[in-house]
Amino acid sequence: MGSASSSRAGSPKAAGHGLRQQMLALPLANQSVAIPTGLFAIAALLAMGLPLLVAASRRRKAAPFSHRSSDAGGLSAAFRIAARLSFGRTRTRSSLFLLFLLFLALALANTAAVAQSFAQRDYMTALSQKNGDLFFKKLGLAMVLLAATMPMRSVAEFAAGGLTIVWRDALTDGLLRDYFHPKVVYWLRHASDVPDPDMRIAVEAGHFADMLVLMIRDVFENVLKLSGFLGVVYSISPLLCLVMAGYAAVGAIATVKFFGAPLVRLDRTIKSQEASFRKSIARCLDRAEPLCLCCGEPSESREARGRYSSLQQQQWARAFWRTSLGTFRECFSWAAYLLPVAIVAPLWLQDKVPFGTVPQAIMAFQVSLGALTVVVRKFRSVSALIAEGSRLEGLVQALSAALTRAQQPLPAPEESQSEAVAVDDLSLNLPDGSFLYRQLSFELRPGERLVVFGPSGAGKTTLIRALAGLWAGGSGSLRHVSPVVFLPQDPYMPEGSLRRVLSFPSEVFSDEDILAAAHRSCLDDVIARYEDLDACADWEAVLSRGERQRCAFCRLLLLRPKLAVLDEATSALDEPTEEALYQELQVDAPSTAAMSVVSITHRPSLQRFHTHILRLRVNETGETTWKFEVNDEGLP
Ligand SMILES: Nc1ncnc2c1ncn2[C@@H]1O[C@H](COP(=O)(O)OP(=O)(O)OP(=O)(O)O)[C@@H](O)[C@H]1O
Repeated sequence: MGSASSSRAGSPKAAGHGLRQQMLALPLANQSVAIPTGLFAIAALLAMGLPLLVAASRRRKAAPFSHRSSDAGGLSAAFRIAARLSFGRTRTRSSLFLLFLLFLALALANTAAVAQSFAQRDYMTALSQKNGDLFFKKLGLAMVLLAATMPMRSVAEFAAGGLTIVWRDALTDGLLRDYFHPKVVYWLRHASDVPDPDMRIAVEAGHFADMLVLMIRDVFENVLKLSGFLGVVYSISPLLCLVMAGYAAVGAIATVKFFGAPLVRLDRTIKSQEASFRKSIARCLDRAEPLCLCCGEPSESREARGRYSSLQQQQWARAFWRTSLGTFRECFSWAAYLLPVAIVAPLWLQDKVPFGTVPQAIMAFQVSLGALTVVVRKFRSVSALIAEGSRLEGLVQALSAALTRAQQPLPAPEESQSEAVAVDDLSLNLPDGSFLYRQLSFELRPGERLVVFGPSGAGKTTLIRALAGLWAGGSGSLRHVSPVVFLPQDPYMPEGSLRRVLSFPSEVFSDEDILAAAHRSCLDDVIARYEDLDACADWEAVLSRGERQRCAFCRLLLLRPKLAVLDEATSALDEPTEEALYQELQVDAPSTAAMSVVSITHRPSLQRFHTHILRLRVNETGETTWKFEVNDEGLP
């Protein structure tokens, strides 16, 4: 029962094992306290010295291990993320309630554990005095106290589980809100060094919440244990209390100083290398067809293996540091077996304390030391928590930078009431600062249609990006009417039903409208093949590029914007189909008659569908020049 009661308060095996060890060690302590203490010190020094020396030398050799500033950043990053999820606007109440419940349940359970330690002292003393009545009475009390802790433990378990869900929810909610803010994913993809936001949002946010709750629970529990048992240790022997505090401080400082920086750094590196390895595999699956057609598997396999082998090196380094930390921890825990008996047994031998005080001191010492050295025991979790916290904070910062760019593009397109498109003195820069083109100016009135011609790399798509607010470098002004629909060459295919694919992103159209627009977009063959609009498939994989382009065109006809911007949006279609679609944009559909159009194409046959032409040319210096003209031969 004694060992069982210890297990409630501290490590179950350690407590029971330690108690038995102490009982065996008593005669030795009786003879001389100095011998076992000295032996322990020598053994500990030998066992700890080797790994620590190697650790220190590795630390000197490998410069990247000294990451003081980034570790501090990591810890503060973890704190910032923790604060963000615990005190999010919507979940503060439930967080506080569950935290309170957790604390209360642990407090009651630990109070029962302290009371139980006194019952244990009494029944051990009764046992040594062969007082059967008292022994069974105190044993019964210990059992009742033990039973009382069980429901408290269950409540604590529930509160911790609930807290994990609530905090993960808060974190995921905030991240998703920023992630799906208009245009943010574009900047996250093009202007951030976060390669795996999906992984961080879908998996690591959950891990982080889980580990944080475990950590908080540990801290609560250890604070409570300490407040309960420190007094017990002090009441038995102030010297024992002093020795324990000094010993715990040495352990904590040694752990953080020697193992902290490298372990946190390695955890972080491994996380990001795992993401990069995963990406090299996932990318091949995403781009399976072009990869197989160019027989690129062996080359991509080498790339993936290369990434895996760097990951493996880091894992070996971490295994080394974890082994060193484990050895240190093991040596450190020996003291919990030896020190209390070395100090308290002489008191019993001198009849200064009853016999039951000896096992009580051992248990209280073990529990208090365990609480004081929570940092030493849980350092692996602490370092993983810091690593994940700093990765999440990296994502939060990248999202916030992407949000800023999305909200303040350069130049910023404005809404126009009178012109369909008005470009005035527009100069666009590439990221290296060089000019793509300068002082571009033109104007389109409602209903006018512009075609942009120019060689590859002249900046046609960049002009569209600037119109869409997806460019960050330039000057001048850009205005266009609203609503506007942009159709890229490779349109976005959402998951889900054919209905969703044909009307994305809107969800308001009736099936009749969708079928009519599909017919006008030359999609009768696709509709006939899938029979009804509820059909689901991996559209990216089962539709040809031309079919996907026609699906996007169907969305355009449904949405009927005032301005349509087509960037080689029909490039995969045969000329008759392409011309049929362009016809739909102007004459045959009364509802879209006033639609203005900006098209980019390499096909001169489309020129006749446009009223204006913008010709781009690249000069000898690599800069693009432009000419805007009226197309006299265009259809009215
Ligand atoms: N994010 C970027 N970073 C660096 N350079 C870029 C970026 N985006 C575009 N460029 C460069 O800007 C130039 C114009 O690109 P753009 O895509 O506008 O050409 P394009 O005229 O549409 O070509 P194509 O007809 O081949 O599609 C190219 O030289 C391209 O390499």
